Formats: sequence, structure tokens, C-alpha cells
Amino acid sequence: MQKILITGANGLLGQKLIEALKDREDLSLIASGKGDSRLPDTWSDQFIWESMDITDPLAIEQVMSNHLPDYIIHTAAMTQVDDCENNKEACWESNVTAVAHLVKSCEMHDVHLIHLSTDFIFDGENGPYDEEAVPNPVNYYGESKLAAEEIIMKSSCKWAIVRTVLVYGLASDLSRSNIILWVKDSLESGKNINVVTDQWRTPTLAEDLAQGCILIMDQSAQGIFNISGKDYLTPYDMALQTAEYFGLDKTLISKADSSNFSQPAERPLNTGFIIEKAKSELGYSPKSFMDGIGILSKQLKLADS
Ligand SMILES: NC(=O)C1=CN([C@@H]2O[C@H](COP(=O)(O)OP(=O)(O)OC[C@H]3O[C@@H](n4cnc5c(N)ncnc54)[C@H](OP(=O)(O)O)[C@@H]3O)[C@@H](O)[C@H]2O)C=CC1
Ligand SMILES: Cc1cn([C@H]2C[C@H](O)[C@@H](COP(=O)(O)OP(=O)(O)O[C@H]3O[C@@H](C)C(=O)[C@@H](O)[C@H]3O)O2)c(=O)[nH]c1=O
Repeated sequence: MQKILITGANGLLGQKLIEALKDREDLSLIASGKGDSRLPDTWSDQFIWESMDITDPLAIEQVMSNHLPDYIIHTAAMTQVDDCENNKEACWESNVTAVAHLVKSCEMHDVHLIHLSTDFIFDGENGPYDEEAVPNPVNYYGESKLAAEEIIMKSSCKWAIVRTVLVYGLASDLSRSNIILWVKDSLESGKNINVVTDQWRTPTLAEDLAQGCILIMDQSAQGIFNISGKDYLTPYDMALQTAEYFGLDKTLISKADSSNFSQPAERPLNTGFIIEKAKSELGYSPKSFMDGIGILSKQLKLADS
């Protein structure tokens, strides 16, 4: 029986991974997060919960040596890009130093590390990017995620780096929102929103990302894999499609561009990924953005019922 340890299990991807893996009888699942589990109570007998702060090397070593997992899927990170810009020390500790601790433990216990990374390692000058593109981050979050990749690539453990883009989906009690929920909530409350037309992304349904990670695990794949959605869209297009799907007032959505819409951390303009490697080597097959909204909409109806 293979043992899988998931970090950041209370997060969006973490919850989708647990949901997708919890019924598998060939696996034993260890979910971990900062503090207590916020996963649905109905799942609680399908995994072991470990409270593990990834910035605490002793906690990591204790969990790793107790369970001796075959794979660790490392989703935990400081993901609020503007917070990373404003609190660089905390960002480095969570996104880089913690990865160094995990790598050391993976080397010691012969664990295959599957690590989550981002399109924000690129400058957005010439996206969409393939796995060979040269990184050049424009914000501190991107710098931290790139530094983590470099530590992993130099390590002697088995590793896969999963790069992804603008993840959206529904899960319980999240500490971070995402584009569809943000647009839907804003329009439903009659709020005007300014949405950029000069950034391009391949937005990723959280369930697709979880499937990509699982394909990598099941095939013991190593190396870098781009795992994102397949549609190349601006956030403005995404907002319009969200409004259209939910029958909301599109006139509340105004066009903005990066020169008149400023956030504390600069965002790269054109990122997005070429996903041919994941399709041909792993059999990865993501949904369209419209199908993704449909899936999320069904989940919202279920959650409300
Ligand atoms: N979301 C996106 O658009 C993208 C995400 N990624 C990467 O994918 C990964 C998963 O992202 P996603 O699930 O969306 O992010 P979330 O923010 O939803 O989840 C991250 C999880 O990490 C946990 N966490 C943060 N710090 C610690 C810590 N010190 N110890 C233990 N757990 C911690 C958070 O805990 P808590 O819930 O308690 O705050 C949260 O549950 C991340 O590595 C991110 O960098 C890459 C590209 C795009
Ligand atoms: C809040 C806001 C965002 N946007 C745009 C900018 C951006 O491209 C998109 C999403 O903005 P956010 O600030 O919510 O998300 P952002 O922090 O840009 O999302 C990033 O998160 C990290 C974790 C990643 O790794 C990246 O892949 C990326 O998806 O929407 C607007 O146009 N208007 C707005 O008012």
C-alpha cells in the first residue's frame, strides 16, 4: 500500500486532492495543515490528519519519520501574492526555507516530492510558456517560488515540479478567494468591478490540477510539468464568461489595464502554459473554462441545498 502525505490540505488544491484520493483502496492518505483540519467531517475516517506547520523542521521530521510516505504532494505555501510583497520574510520562510526542510527530509527518507509551482516565475513578456522557458520573476512571490524550484532541482531525491496558473474552484473555508467566486460575489451584490484586459492566463480548474498531480504520482513521473487549463483568456474575458454563465449584470464589469489598475505586487502580463508535455506523457486532459464554471456552479448548488 502506497502512502501519500499532502501538505496544505485545508487549501483549495489540498481539499481537491483529498477528495479525489480518499476512496482509493490502494493508498493510505495522510493530510496535513497548519492547525486543525477544516476538511468536511464526512471524510474524516478516510485519512489521518497531522497538524504540521511547514516552517517547523521538527514537525516535518516527526511526521515524515512516523509515516514514512512514498510520495509527498507539497501544496502548502504563502499564496497571497500581495502579502508576499509586503511581508517578504514570512514569504521566504514559507515558500523557500520550508521547501529546503522538506527536501532534506525527502532525501533522508527516500520520498518522491511532488511540488507545486507557478506561472509567476516568468516575466510575462512572451507567454504562453513551455517547460523549457527561462524564468524571470517580476514579484517577490514569483522569486520565492523560483528559489524553491532551484533547491528541488539540486536535490538528490526523486522530484516532480508541477507548475500551474490562476487556479479556481470551490472548497470549504478557504483563506483565499479565486476569480470566479470573486466576480460572482461582486456582481451578485451589485458591485462595479474593474478587470484587466492586458493580462493573459490559462486558468486552471482545481479538480484538473488535482488530477494532474495524481497522474504524476501514479506514474512516478519526474521532472517539470505544466498543468493548467487549455483556454488562453484575459481576466476580463473570464469575468464576462462568469457573468454570462450565471446570468449576472455584465455592465458592472469595466475594462482596466495594468497601468490604471495597480496591486502592491506587479503581475506578469502574458503567462499561461503550453500543456502538450502533460497531455502526451501523462494523459492529462483539462476541461474548458466554460465547463469548469459549469462544474463549480453544480458544486455551489449542492452546497446550498
Ligand atoms: N491558487 C493559484 O492561483 C495558484 C497556486 N499555485 C500554487 O499551488 C499551490 C496550492 O495553491 P492553492 O491550494 O490554490 O492555495 P491555498 O492558499 O488555497 O492553499 C495553501 C494552503 O497552504 C497552507 N499553509 C500556508 N502556510 C502554511 C504553513 N506554514 N504550514 C502549513 N500549511 C500552510 C494554507 O493554510 P490555511 O488555509 O490555514 O491558511 C492553505 O491551506 C501553492 O503552492 C501555490 O503556490 C500556483 C499557481 C496558481
Ligand atoms: C482583484 C482583481 C484582480 N484582477 C485580475 C488580476 C489577475 O490577473 C486576476 C486574479 O487576481 P488575484 O489578485 O485574485 O490573483 P493573483 O494573485 O494575480 O493570482 C495568482 O495567484 C498566485 C498564487 C499564482 O501562483 C498565480 O498563478 C496567480 O494566479 O484578476 C482584476 O482585473 N481586477 C481586480 O480587482
